[in-house]
Amino acid sequence: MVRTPATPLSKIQRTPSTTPGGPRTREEKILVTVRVRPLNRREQAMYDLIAWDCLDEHTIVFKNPNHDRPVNPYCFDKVFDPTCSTQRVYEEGARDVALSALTGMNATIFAYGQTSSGKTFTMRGITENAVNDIFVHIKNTPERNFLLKFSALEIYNETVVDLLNSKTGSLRLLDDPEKGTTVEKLVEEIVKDSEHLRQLIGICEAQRQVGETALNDKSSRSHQIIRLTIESSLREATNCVKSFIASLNLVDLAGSERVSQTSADGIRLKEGSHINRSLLTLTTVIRKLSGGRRGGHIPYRDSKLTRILQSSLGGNARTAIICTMSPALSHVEQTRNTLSFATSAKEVTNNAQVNMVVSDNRLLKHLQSEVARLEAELKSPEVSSTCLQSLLLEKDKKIQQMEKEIKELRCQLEQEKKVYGEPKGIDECGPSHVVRCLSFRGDDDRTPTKIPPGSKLRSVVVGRKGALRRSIPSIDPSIIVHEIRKLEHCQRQLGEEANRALDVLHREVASHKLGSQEASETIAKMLSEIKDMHVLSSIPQETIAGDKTNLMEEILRFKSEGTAIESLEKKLENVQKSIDNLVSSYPSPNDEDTPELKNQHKRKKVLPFALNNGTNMHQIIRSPCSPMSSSRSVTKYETENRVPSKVTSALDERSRTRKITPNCDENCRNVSRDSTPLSQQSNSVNVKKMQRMFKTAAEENIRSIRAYVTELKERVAKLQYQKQLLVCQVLDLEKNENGTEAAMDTIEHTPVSWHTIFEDQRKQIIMLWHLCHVSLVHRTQFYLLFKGDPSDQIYMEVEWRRLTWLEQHLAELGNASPALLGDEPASSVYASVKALKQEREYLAKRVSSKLTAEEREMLYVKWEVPQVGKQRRLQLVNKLWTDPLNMKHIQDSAKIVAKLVGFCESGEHVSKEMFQLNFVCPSDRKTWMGWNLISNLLNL
Ligand SMILES: Nc1ncnc2c1ncn2[C@@H]1O[C@H](COP(=O)(O)OP(=O)(O)OP(=O)(O)O)[C@@H](O)[C@H]1O
Repeated sequence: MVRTPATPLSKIQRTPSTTPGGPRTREEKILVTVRVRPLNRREQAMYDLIAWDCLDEHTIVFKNPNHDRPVNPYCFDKVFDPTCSTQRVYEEGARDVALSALTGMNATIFAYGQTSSGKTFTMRGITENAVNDIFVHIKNTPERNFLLKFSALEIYNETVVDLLNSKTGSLRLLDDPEKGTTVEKLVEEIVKDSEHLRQLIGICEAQRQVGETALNDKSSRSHQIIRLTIESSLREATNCVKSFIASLNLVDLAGSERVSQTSADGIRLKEGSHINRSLLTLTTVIRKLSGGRRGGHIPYRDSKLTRILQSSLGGNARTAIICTMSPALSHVEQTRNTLSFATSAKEVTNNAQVNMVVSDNRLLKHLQSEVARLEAELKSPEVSSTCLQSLLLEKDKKIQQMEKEIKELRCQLEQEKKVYGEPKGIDECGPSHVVRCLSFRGDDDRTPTKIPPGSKLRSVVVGRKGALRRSIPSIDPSIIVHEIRKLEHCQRQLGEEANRALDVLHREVASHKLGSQEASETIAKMLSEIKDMHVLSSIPQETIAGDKTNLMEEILRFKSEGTAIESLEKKLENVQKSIDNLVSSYPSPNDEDTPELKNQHKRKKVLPFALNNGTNMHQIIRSPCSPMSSSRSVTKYETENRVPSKVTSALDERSRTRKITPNCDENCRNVSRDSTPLSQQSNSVNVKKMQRMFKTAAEENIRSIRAYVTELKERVAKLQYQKQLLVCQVLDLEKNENGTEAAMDTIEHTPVSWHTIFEDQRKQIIMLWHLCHVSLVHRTQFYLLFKGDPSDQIYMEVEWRRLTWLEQHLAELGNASPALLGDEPASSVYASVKALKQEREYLAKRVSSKLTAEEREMLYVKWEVPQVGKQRRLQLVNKLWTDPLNMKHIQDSAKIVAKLVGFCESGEHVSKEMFQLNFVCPSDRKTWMGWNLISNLLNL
């Protein structure tokens, strides 16, 4: 039997919290081992000497030929001498980490070393052993269901290729705010059994780029990453709804040697430079992390390798690195580099967490189906009285069990509450619980709609009354209070973070006040906006106390804070506009640009505060959900991404001639003092070249600021959305409590088939989409995905609830007096209509590319688009989704939109999850319209 994964005690520095199932988080250093291979034939033939001594299981030392000079030994978690088997290397250097994936912790095993040092040899053995152990564990754990998914990629010449489907060519990396970096279109195979897994590994081996170098006949020229995603949950019988999900990455890096050492030329030379770019970045990342400067800028984004493996380097994963080396004297220089890398790596701390998915939906569905089953059985005429008795007993038992589960769930919430005390990224807190609240079925029918009485539409929407009444499990108000508090916490965090970032932005702007008249005016405006934001974003730390169940008070307080975050969002938009103005007010510094760069200039030009590139920028781009995020403070003199020193000095000279204001930070002043006088520079330095470099650095910074502002906006939108959903939920709850229980009871006893409910609910949703100007793509996706399956109930309910709220809100705005409303409401309704118009234009553009000429003509005829005339495509699209009462029209519209956006081909892969409102982006990015869509939808 496979041992439960454990880490050598010496490695565990802190285990902040524990749960009955074991530690939830694990802060520990990377496990670093060194494996020395025997001298190979080539080395033996050259009478090469063994240059290293393994003193003990942890220490290796260079055999000093010059005995009077002391040598420093290298110490690691384990040192494996040439006689050690791969089995032992696995057991002592990788097994515990690898098997963590079975208990929900991400794990990564790397092999690092120069070419021919034995990386592939070692990783093959590690993979084989890990696969064996994983299947033994699965076999010995019958109480859990396991789902294994396999994917593999190689990074060759900085190009990512799918090893299971190399036909797709170069794959793009995407940044997912929830999952980190993901690889677009990477094939993920579900593993059937161990044999299947071995086959898949075999396919990857065959696909991998191999070439001959001076040191290795079969040298791996690429970085290979095999990823095994393991999901496990307790079997249905136990009614448990907890699942673990984690990935095991098995990484065989390309050789770490310098290009010169492998006598590389031609293809190998090109490969070498790319391999080295990824490895150089890996080394830099490790070096920076080992310096304990996680708060500073870590250049993960500088190479594909480090982007993909970001979480394994100082993040949410347990990591083991096996450094392989040749003992030969001729490779001493490379071996020293390897050992130096290993020495840095062992100082890197990771913070792995158990990735546990608690699916309330599953629990709810399970409970609902159980209740339905028992009720159906009770109603059945064949049930005899004895049978009835036993059924009643069974039902009682079930009810008791359900109560127990609900209790457990609450306990878990309490625990999370405790953990929540520590600072977390916005994405980590909140969403799942919003889903939890929404998962309960509630009384929606009494939410007043604002459609004019007598309207044809009204009868459909209001007609829902009664038909959908279902049993309403009681909602514990304390859960909602808890949710509100969590959101408030997120809100405060966001405010604080914006404050910090703006502070830095402020200083940057202030330090470059001088410039053209126009620019200085823009800067002045921006400064005042930033100051405004300071005031706005300082959301007061209100005291949270009082009666836990006083929901209405909580929600009123919470709603009143809404204005602060709305203003924050508005201000963010202003800052972004100012950045754009500022950028366009600055002239391009040179005329030697490539056409591509010139085009870029047309859009964005040099930003003055980019002059002081460096010190503050990584503070600006730091955010709780970004990999750079950390609670540690930023070291004052960290200067990653710095402009090359020559450039800095030249630029500083420019700054100096502009009389740097006292606001310029210390670092900036230091650099200025060291710079060369301008007169000397123009003689000795290629000014145009410097300007070009300056421009590049400036544009980098503009991008950083833009990305940061955009990220903040996205997060504000998310928070708003969560808040709105919660408000809906609480209002519903309030109404329930205020008692129309009698009405409810009468309705509750009217059995209505799910099919009838579904049809009715769908009609209302379609009408609400129409009334609220909801995106056509969203309507189409939803319409095509939810066709009346019993499991669609929750999705339908949530969509209905959301739209009802939205429609009501829009109607309220429409009824309010213009004097009270100012510009706001007009712009929100207007924004939705405008977004829809833009979407129609976008879809019209796709008509030619997605439909054949024949199909187009048929549609023009069918949809009565005139034979001749302008913009026939737009005319066609403008007719889609316009008649909410005609189901044939709806079906045809959905079919056309699906074709235009291309999700009919992959329709089956569209995840229903994306409608679950749990903020997890679906893996199929093509069909996810993003937060902008949602915030457009809810642009209130
Ligand atoms: N510990 C070992 N014991 C015996 N032979 C080994 C050992 N390590 C490596 N070898 C042999 O050395 C040769 C080179 O090993 P391998 O291909 O694994 O190196 P590598 O580090 O992956 O090189 P590259 O970076 O060029 O791919 C192979 O023939 C392999 O069988």
